[in-house]
Parts: sequence; C-alpha cells; structure tokens
Amino acid sequence: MNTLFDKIWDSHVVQVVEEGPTQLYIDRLYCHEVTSPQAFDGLRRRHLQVFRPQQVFCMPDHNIMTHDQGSPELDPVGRHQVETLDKNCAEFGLTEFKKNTPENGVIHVVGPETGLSLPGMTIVCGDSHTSTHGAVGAVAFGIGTSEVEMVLASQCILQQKPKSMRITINGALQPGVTAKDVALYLMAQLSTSGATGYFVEYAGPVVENMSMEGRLTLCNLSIEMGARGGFIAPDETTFAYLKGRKYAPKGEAWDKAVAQWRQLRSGDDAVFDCELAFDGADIEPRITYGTNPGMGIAITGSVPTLDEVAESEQASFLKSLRYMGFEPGERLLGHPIDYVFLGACTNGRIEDFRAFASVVKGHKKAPNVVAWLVPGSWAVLKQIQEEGLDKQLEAAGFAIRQPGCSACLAMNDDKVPAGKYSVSTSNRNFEGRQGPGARTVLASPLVAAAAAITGRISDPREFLQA
Ligand SMILES: CC(C)[C@H](C(=O)O)[C@@H](O)C(=O)O
Ligand code: SF4
Repeated sequence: MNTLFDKIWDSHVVQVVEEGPTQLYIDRLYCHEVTSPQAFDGLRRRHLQVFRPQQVFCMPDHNIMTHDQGSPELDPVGRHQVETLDKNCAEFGLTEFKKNTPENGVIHVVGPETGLSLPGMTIVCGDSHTSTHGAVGAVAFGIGTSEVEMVLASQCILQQKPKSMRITINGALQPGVTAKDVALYLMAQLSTSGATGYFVEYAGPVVENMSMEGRLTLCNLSIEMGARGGFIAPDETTFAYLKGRKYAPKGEAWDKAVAQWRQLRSGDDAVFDCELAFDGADIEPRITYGTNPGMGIAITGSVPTLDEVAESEQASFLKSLRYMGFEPGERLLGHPIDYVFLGACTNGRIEDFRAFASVVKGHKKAPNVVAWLVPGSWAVLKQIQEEGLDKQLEAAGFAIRQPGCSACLAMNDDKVPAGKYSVSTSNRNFEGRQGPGARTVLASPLVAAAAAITGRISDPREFLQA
C-alpha cells in the first residue's frame, strides 16, 4: 500500500466491478501497424468512432524497411500493414507519424522523446514492450488487439490490478556495465517468469544515477521477466529529459506539472507484495547463451554445465544449446560471430550510439561482420548526425540505416541467415527471432561494438578509453 503504482492506478480508476476487473482510464494509446488492423475493423463493424482521438498516436515501425523508405515495402504483407495503418488513421482522424517523416520511429523510442509519455500517465499499446514508457514514471503496459479496440472506443480498459514488486539496486555500476547488463542480470536472477503477475518499481542508487536512456532500457526489459510492466519514480533526471520536448507542457503549465510530478513517489511506509535487492557491484557486462533472455551469463563466465541446471529444465536447456551451437560449460569469450545489430526499442537511443562509437574509436569494423546500426527514430538519427557519430562510424567501416524495428524481429528485410551468430542489442533471443535459424546473443551496445570490431564475442572493458 501507498506505493507509487497504487497512486497512479487509483487516480485512474473509473469503477471497480465487484469481484471483477477494474475499469481504468487511459491517458495515451499508441498504435502500430501489426496489432491494430483488427481493432479498427472491429470499430467499423460496430459503427463506432474513436472516443478521444487526441489521445491516440499511431506510427508504423515493425514492417518498415531500414533503407529506401520513400519506396513501398518489398514484402507484400508488410506493405499491406503499413498502408492499412495509413488508411485507418485517415478514416478515424488519428495523428499518425508516417514512415520516412521526422517524428517516426519505434513507438517506444518516439513516445518518451517527443514528450508524449509523461509522469503519472496510464499508457497502453498493442505491444509487450510498452513497459519502456514506465521509465518516465508512467504506468505503461502492453495490451492485446481486442483491448486496443476497447481503448479506441472508450479510452478505458478492463484490468485486474497486478501485485507490486520493488527491485532495489544498491551501490554503483562498474565501468563498462550498462543498464542493459542490469536488465540481463535481473532476468538471469529472476528467470523469465520471476516477476509474473507483478508491476515492478525499480529503485535504489544505481537506478537514481541512471540516465533517462538507461532507465528506458531497463524498463523495456521488464516484460522479459514476466512483469506486467516496470517503472521508475520521476525525478530531476526525468524532468530535465522531458523539458522542452514537443508534447510536454510548456511555461506555467510545465511548472505546475513538475510540482505535481514531484509528489509521484512511493511513501516511506509503502508496502510491496514482494521486495528484492541487488548490489550493482556484482554485475558484469553480460551476454545470453540460450533462447530466452533469462539464459544469460557474465561475459567472462561459462555456459552452465548440465548438473547446474534443474532436472526439469535440462531437456529445454539442451535443446536451446543445440539451436545455438554451444556446449554446456563452454566459455563464449572469443567465439566468432557474423552479425551485429545495434538498435531496437531496447538500445536504439542516442546514448547507445555514443556508447557503441566510444568502443569503436580507433578501430575498424571486422571485415567478416555484417553490422546493422539502426537508430530507434529519425530524431535519434538527426542527433547522431549533429554529433558527427555517423562520420566517425562510417570512417570505421560502418553504415547507419534508417529507423525502424529492423533486425529485432524478422518482420522486414533485415534478417540474419540461418546458423549465423548475431550479437544483438535487442531484447529477445527466441528461436527464429532474427530470422529462421538465426542465433542471437543479447548484449549491451558496448559488447556489440567490441564484437563488431573483433568479429568475436569480446569484453568491451578492453576497449574502454581512459
Ligand atoms: C509485434 C508485437 C506484437 C510484438 C510485441 O508485442 O512485443 C513485437 O513488438 C515484439 O517485440 O515481439
Ligand atoms: S524494436 Fe523490437 S521489441 Fe521493440 S517494438 Fe520493435 S519489434 Fe518489438
């Protein structure tokens, strides 16, 4: 009780159905092209309008190509979904950030960076990684397509209130350890179902000292621990990040909003259904070795041996290793790789490009590596160019692509071929996620950069500039 989650949730309750779900008011609905078509079809079938069109923002991101965005998608299914979103937005009078325009990008990158996602809000989208927006101090979670229809029609949703969990990360992170490593560490500790049924508040000195980009990465991966969502109480870092953003309040309205947002924290006497604490000093740069994001190790570590795995999980563990082409007990440092992907709503922000470039500095891309460097949005791309990171990376043999979900999931042209190893800054390493038969090793932008210049799984700490 008296948690920040309770405060935001309770202030959005329209009514509680006796022994049933809560009707919750939604401040923002985001829609992309993959999970919205049937929702719009449903509205048409029922002759309904969108109830609060000014609170709905749409953009294509999954299917769009990361090259030649002026042309239609080469893949007919993708092209159809992108065109259908355009038509639906026009028909229902919704704001759309169309592909190949300055406000487009991956929704979970665009929402916070435009100031559409603000502290204290309830935010939903037909996409599991909606948890990302929790980094600004919002209650944000993914919903299904029938729920998208419900929110379009009523700006409300029916939900069971989740349980609350607080994860405190004490101490400080060592050099070369990023928010991504924190998330991969938490997933390995909790497993991919460890937070099922909970909404997580991240707290403690490590989180307080994290940049907004880092917080967005951490909250992004909440869903991969099974959590309904994850969020961080807004503070000066949040306010500094949001100030002046296009859709954030301005002038007097800004001052008033910040005064209100300062109240958004869990009480000192807050009681959580579950409390966990970790020490930031225990976290090393990490990689995954298996086919779910919880199957991870420190980069200097080894794949578990069979006797380290619970008997009930041994069969799936071995299946996973067979897919990945790794052996139990194997050290992965030095293992050759073929592809590197920097991007996604996990690590497609400016700080991620700065981190990647900092490792690359003074080196060249390994000739055998195919590297896809994909900004999460056009705004990120613009900043990359303004900072000259594009020139720096191009001189080292890299090319920057146009924004989109890209190789995060094989729904567009950027697919990793079967059997090839990809070090990827995205959030999922499931079988076939980056292409049929593709082998994904999840990691931070620093680890991805070290792999890109050596052609192997490498410890980025060896390349950190003093
Ligand atoms: C396509 C969409 C439904 C999906 C999600 O919900 O997460 C995708 O974004 C993903 O990352 O797997
Ligand atoms: S970047 Fe990846 S994880 Fe994020 S929304 Fe797109 S497909 Fe999903």
